[in-house]
Amino acid sequence: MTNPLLQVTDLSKHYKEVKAVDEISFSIQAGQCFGLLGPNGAGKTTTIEMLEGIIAPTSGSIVYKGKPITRDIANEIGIQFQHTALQDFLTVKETLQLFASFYEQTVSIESLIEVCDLADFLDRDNRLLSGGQRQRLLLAIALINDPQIVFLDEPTTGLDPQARRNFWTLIKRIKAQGKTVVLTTHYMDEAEQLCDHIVIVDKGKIIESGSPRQLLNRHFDKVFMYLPSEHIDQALAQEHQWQVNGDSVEIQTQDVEETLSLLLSKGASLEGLHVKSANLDDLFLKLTGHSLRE
Ligand SMILES: Nc1ncnc2c1ncn2[C@@H]1O[C@H](COP(=O)(O)OP(=O)(O)OP(=O)(O)O)[C@@H](O)[C@H]1O
Repeated sequence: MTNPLLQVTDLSKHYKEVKAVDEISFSIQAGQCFGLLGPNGAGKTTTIEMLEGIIAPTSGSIVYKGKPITRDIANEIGIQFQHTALQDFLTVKETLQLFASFYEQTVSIESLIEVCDLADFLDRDNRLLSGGQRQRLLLAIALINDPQIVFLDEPTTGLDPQARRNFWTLIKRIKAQGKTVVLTTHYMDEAEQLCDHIVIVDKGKIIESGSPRQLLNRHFDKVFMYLPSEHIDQALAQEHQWQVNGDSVEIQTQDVEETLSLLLSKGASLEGLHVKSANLDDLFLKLTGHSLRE
């Protein structure tokens, strides 16, 4: 593996007795989409703000391109904050021009409009933007200085499913440009879609890390099958220790074909059958005992 772009070692941040971040270590490779996941209060924002050079760690080290980070990292990163105030009475285009004026070197506004799909509402007042449009503008602002790393702090929270998917397309686009993306999210499907590597934190500590596929393979070797309970004889369910949950029976199996053959041989109807592999939501539940968005 090549040298990481960012190397974090034994990083901690304490606020009096609160260990917001507690001796975490991980690395981020250039060009990767790196996901930091965890429930409310897990320490994601605190970690990201230390990486961005905004707050100082209590202890531990952050090395960027082989050197300890300094405030100069600001020139090489772009940040989409969860809550950025936009200037009232400015249009989207004027907002981009305003932010571009803060930097000596910027990418062209035209390229940002294209990458972030802003063309349809360029002349609209910031106050009239939908949630999805606003997030696209905030992403464009984060990209204005052509950063090497883009930090996205829960960029799709509060967006409807279609707007979330549209935003994922943009993230894939900027990744294809070779940028490194650091993403925090509450949404496991988002992490599964976008991230090459994820770190799951809870109570300031790392509880798992790896690619989504590695994590799922590490923790699950079975798929879930669900059938309406009316199709399955109670004795059969008991014999195989299948879980009856109200009007549905959950069957966990390593071999779907074998289980289907068994069901058919017992005369069970397969109408309403639903087969599902474990996903990151299931993993989170398994690791923490609660769902990510509880
Ligand atoms: N400035 C601060 N002073 C005291 N405690 C803080 C401060 N900032 C964060 N904390 C505490 O540190 C812990 C981690 O907070 P953090 O905001 O990093 O979590 P998070 O994972 O980003 O949560 P969320 O998903 O809700 O944004 C929480 O218990 C929080 O209350």
